[in-house]
Order: sequence, then C-alpha cells, then structure tokens
Amino acid sequence: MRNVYIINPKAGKHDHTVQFMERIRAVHATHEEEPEIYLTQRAGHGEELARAAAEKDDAVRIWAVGGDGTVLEVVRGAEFHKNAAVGVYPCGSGNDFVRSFGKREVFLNPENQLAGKTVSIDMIRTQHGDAVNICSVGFDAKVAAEMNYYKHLPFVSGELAYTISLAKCFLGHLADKMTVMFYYADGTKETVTGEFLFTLAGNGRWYGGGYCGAPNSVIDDGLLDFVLIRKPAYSRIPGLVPKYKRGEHLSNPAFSDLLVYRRGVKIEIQSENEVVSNMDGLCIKVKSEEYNILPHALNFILPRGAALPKEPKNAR
Ligand SMILES: Nc1ncnc2c1ncn2[C@@H]1O[C@H](COP(=O)(O)OP(=O)(O)OP(=O)(O)O)[C@@H](O)[C@H]1O
Repeated sequence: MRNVYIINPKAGKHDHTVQFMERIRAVHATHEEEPEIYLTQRAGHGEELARAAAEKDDAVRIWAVGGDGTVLEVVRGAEFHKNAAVGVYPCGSGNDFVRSFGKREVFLNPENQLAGKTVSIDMIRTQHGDAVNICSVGFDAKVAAEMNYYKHLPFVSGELAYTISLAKCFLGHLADKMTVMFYYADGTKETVTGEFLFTLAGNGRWYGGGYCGAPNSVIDDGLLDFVLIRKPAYSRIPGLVPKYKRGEHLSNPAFSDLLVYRRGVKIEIQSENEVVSNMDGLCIKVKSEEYNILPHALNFILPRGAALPKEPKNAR
C-alpha cells in the first residue's frame, strides 16, 4: 500500500509543512514504510498530483493536507479510482468537510488515520466539476466568495471571515427569483418558484466555517438534501442567522414560512439574474446550475474515532 501526502503550504494561517512532514515520517517509520510527500506549487496542482497517484494501478491512500479547497482538489483527482482512498488532515481555515464525521483533532492524529477504515461516500456533480461537501446558489454562495478574501487576513478565523462577509453581503442585493426543479429517487419531479435567498444541495452537513446548512444530510445514502430559504424581511435576519448556523432551520418555527426542504437525486436551478454558485468554496457566476448525486464515487478514509453521519432521529 502506497501512502501519498499532498500538502498545501498556503492553507490556513501559517505553513505547517515542516512540522507535519516530521510527524508523518515518524509515524510511518514505526510501520517501516516510506511515505511519498508532495507540496502543491499552485492552485489546481493538488488535483494533478492526486490523479497521478491514483492512476498507478496499485492500492494507494492519498491524504489531502490543507483546508476544504485542498480536499476538493485531491478528491477530484482520486474520484472513481477503486484502488485509491482519500484521507484528510484538516489544516485550513474552515475545515468544514470533516465536521460531518467528528472532531478535527481526531483527523489530525496520524495514528488515528493509519488505523482508519475506508468507506464509500457520495459526491456531487455540477456543471463545473465535481464536489463532495455542499454546493449552493445565491446569497450564501456570494458570502462564500467574499469570505475567500477575509479568511486569509491575520487574526481572522474561518468562522469570523464568514460572519464579516455575511454582514457585508446583507447590505447588498439579498434574493433572486429562481425556478427550481427537484428530481426524486422514484423518478418523479417537482418545480418550485419564488424569490429565494439561496438554494443549497448538501452531501455533507457543514460549510462556511461552521454553519450547519444541511443538518440531516447523510453522505453515503445516494441522495442530496436540498435546503431553500425564501427571502425574509430584513428585520428578521439577525434572529434567523444564529439558528441557521446551529442547523435548527429544518425544525424551528421561525423558518416555517421560509423553508423548502426536500431530498432527491438532482436539482436544477434557473435564476432571473446572474448569481454566484459555490462548489465546496469554489465560486463562479451563473444563471443556471445543476447538482446531481454521484453515489459511492469516492473511497474515503475514516480515521479511528470518527463516524459516518447518520440520519438524526425524528428527522422526518
Ligand atoms: N502553492 C500554492 N500557492 C497558492 N495557492 C495554492 C497553492 N497550493 C494550493 N493553493 C490553493 O490554495 C487554496 C486554499 O487552500 P485551502 O482551501 O486548502 O485552505 P483554506 O482556504 O485556508 O481552508 P478552508 O477552505 O478550509 O477555509 C486552494 O483552493 C488551492 O487551490
């Protein structure tokens, strides 16, 4: 079994490469193994390195060492390769992807990683490349795009960056007229129209540096959770944001006139205006978007002490 580490030295607030390489070499030495360690040289390099590692036919574990952007690159390079499994050392600013499985510390422990098991998880196909965690269109995607600037400022955590960006975006354009078509697992469809703050497709649960946008999402069920929030009055927003952040929006009465919640295999979104589409933090402008489930597209290394998210009791 080969062990490949793809380290993004630009992830997070400081370069942890040297410290990390020492720990990795030490833990593999106890197993008499020599890991392969690569540093990303530029944006997109992680995907190239992961693909090159996965395309050799032997069994390989590829660890993304960085934040959610690094995870996305490595995942895109390794998806659909049966011989390859992807693990994560969350060293970025937000590190939202691993929150669905457990505590960050569990993932940062190399012994936990090496004692982990491989599970098969779903991914999301978009018109602009695949994603693994959460995709969204509208206001919260605009917040994610803005946040990419703030999170690299000194003393600004991923969570604070999201909050600053949120406050700034609330001063601008809030909602867009959208036509949204849901496709269900039984082959039926449903169309919903309205003025929406955003439309979200969750495979994982957390995004935006600690916002639980898809609290019921199960990452290996072959389905996506769709969360749409209609435009609220400005005066309600300060009360809604903390509840949304905690993932209470699916059950809290404060959202009952605003929430559309569905679970299916595909969503098509058409917007009257150009809107931002966010794929695991990668943002582009679109007028239409499509998110499809890719069942069991990725082998994922679940470290010892972490667990696959299960559907919460009384979720439906
Ligand atoms: N050598 C490099 N120079 C500049 N950018 C790089 C380099 N290597 C990778 N990148 C880019 O850095 C971006 C940010 O990395 P990443 O998302 O992992 O960290 P983060 O933004 O701190 O964490 P998070 O996304 O969890 O908030 C990635 O999208 C990646 O494309």
